Amino acid sequence: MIKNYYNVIGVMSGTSLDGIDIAHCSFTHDHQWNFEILQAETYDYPSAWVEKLKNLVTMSEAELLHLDEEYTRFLGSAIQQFISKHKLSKLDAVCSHGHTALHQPQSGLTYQIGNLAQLATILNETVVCDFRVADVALGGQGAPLVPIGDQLLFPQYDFCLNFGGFANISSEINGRRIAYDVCPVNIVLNLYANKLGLDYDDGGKIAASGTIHQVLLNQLNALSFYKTPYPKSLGLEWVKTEIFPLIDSFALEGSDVLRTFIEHIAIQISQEINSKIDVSVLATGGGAFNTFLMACLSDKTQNVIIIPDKLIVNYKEALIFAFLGVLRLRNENNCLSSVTGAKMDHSSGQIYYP
Ligand SMILES: Nc1ncnc2c1ncn2[C@@H]1O[C@H](COP(=O)(O)OP(=O)(O)OP(=O)(O)O)[C@@H](O)[C@H]1O
Ligand SMILES: CC(=O)N[C@H]1[C@@H]2OC[C@@H](O2)[C@@H](O)[C@@H]1O[C@H](C)C(=O)O
Repeated sequence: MIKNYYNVIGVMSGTSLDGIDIAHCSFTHDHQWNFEILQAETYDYPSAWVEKLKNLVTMSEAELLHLDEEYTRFLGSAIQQFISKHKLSKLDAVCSHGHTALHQPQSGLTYQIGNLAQLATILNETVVCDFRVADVALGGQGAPLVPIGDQLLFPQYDFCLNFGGFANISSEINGRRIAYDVCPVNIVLNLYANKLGLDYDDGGKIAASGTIHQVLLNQLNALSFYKTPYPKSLGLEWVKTEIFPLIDSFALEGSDVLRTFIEHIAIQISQEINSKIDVSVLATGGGAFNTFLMACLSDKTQNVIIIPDKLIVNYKEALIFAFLGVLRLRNENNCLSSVTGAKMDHSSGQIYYP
């Protein structure tokens, strides 16, 4: 008989290199899926690891393989600490994304470090990992993978928005899940906050004190990416060529840059969510704590923006990788071809036993 209760750990390392998100989660399945995040923590990267992870793209294959082994041990020790601290037992699996080292789906390549079989031996637990490789082999983008979790764990929301380095959105159109990147968020806001000596603009307070520069705003909104139909995604390279030089050409005060960029984000996101009327919108990711950004967005829509419990804001991606692992254990589809463009929906991920 197929199980209907799962006790698992989800592990995610995102683009901002702030740390390893680990979430202990339970899932039950009757007519629909229910979840709970029981405990969650972020293990900050020591600065030496931040530097190593920043330089992955420039490494030779041999260096990368060596680092993969080192990172797998480092990840294993963080997960082990979490298991010991919370006295966890009887886990069905540890479901881990690893950290993206290379992602060139057009060339059939995606590589997440930390996904070696030895992780199962280190932890003495079943490990489910390497979730992106099969999708790329099937001609897909290997990303985003979170939308199946939006569909099955958060069905009450018409849109799921995540405000990380970039904002991405997922929703259902005619019974098919679609998802794509909307615009840059913290990757830009943080850089201009850094120039003012801050890690980030807490609550958007500095932005709130600035003035919108209308010409810059118009030029940001006119960028061709915004007219491109989905599926589409954004990367750091695009920000470096299209956004930073444009903003810098105006030589504005930092507060005015932040104010103008917040307006730009609010306009781009509101255009997406206003395609449906009187619906609910889930907002997660660190940018959901930017209260000024959330207020500017609310001003431009009749739809209700819901910021959930902090655990969900911070750990939704770790939760969903835990869930992808559960679906893999059940041999059920966890990658949606409507989102990634793969030849078919499929059940992705390697399972390693201790
Ligand atoms: N109180 C706050 N006020 C404003 N911004 C905040 C606040 N708290 C967090 N942030 C922003 O959220 C960022 C972290 O977001 P998050 O952890 O979702 O990123 P990430 O998971 O690395 O992104 P991605 O999903 O793109 O991989 C911080 O760098 C900061 O810009
Ligand atoms: C290749 C890769 O690691 N992509 C990440 C990255 O970080 C954010 C965005 O780019 C998203 O496409 C994806 O992660 C999320 C969790 C996803 O797959 O849904």
